[in-house]
Amino acid sequence: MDQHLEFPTSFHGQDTLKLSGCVLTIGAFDGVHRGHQELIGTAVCHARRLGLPSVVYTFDPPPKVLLAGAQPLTEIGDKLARMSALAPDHIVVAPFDTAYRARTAEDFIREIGAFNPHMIWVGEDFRFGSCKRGNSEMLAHYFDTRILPAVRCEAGEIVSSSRIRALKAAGRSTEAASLEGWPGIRFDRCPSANFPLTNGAYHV
Ligand SMILES: Cc1cc2nc3c(=O)[nH]c(=O)nc-3n(C[C@H](O)[C@H](O)[C@H](O)COP(=O)(O)O)c2cc1C
Ligand SMILES: Nc1ncnc2c1ncn2[C@@H]1O[C@H](COP(=O)(O)OP(=O)(O)OP(=O)(O)O)[C@@H](O)[C@H]1O
Repeated sequence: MDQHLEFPTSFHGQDTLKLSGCVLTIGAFDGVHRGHQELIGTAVCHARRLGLPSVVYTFDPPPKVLLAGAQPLTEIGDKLARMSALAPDHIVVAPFDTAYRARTAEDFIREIGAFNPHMIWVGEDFRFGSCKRGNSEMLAHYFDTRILPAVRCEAGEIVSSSRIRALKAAGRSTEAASLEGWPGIRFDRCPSANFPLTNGAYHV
């Protein structure tokens, strides 16, 4: 059986997906590194346990690429392939441009309201909306918001896209690749959901 068809991910532009419930996670997810994998995997796992669809909401390009000239770790096609290997039901891609960037945190909260999130998973430093005014506390006024503790490398430092970019720029590609974590380590933290966590594309 083609396992890619077992848990197909559907892709959406901004403002096209409407749901009566879901578990949502949000972020730039450049590189879909080990921290991102844990976050998306956790959201997918909770969605399965709750019997709800899982949604990953992301941006293209990553805000730091547009606003700070950062070198992207993944082009959009690779990023979507890595994300869909974690088997979310839906991926929404918002075009991050100057008009989108000017939208307020309240605009964004209204937008994601169209998915009716029963639970939202983000990391500790998640910010959103014009001038980064929105944070997880604000999100928690509207939705059941869960914070995933930061995933760290063996040396104790937080895994981040910025750190991987810096390692690559310094020619430390082996360390960068180990933080990025692709090809992915297969992890199954969803045993009680009676589904494999991955869609089969995520091999050791
Ligand atoms: C509607 C909206 C507007 C945003 N406007 C800005 C902005 O003005 N300046 C900025 O640096 N980032 C802006 N961002 C990007 C966020 O700071 C952040 O990068 C994004 O929500 C992804 O979170 P992450 O970086 O934790 O993945 C905006 C995000 C959203 C959703
Ligand atoms: N190491 C990590 N552990 C857990 N969650 C993380 C980790 N890194 C990022 N996240 C979360 O993943 C989502 C996407 O984050 P983002 O794309 O900004 O990653 P980042 O690695 O922090 O990127 P950058 O270094 O470019 O700021 C956010 O909710 C963020 O809080």
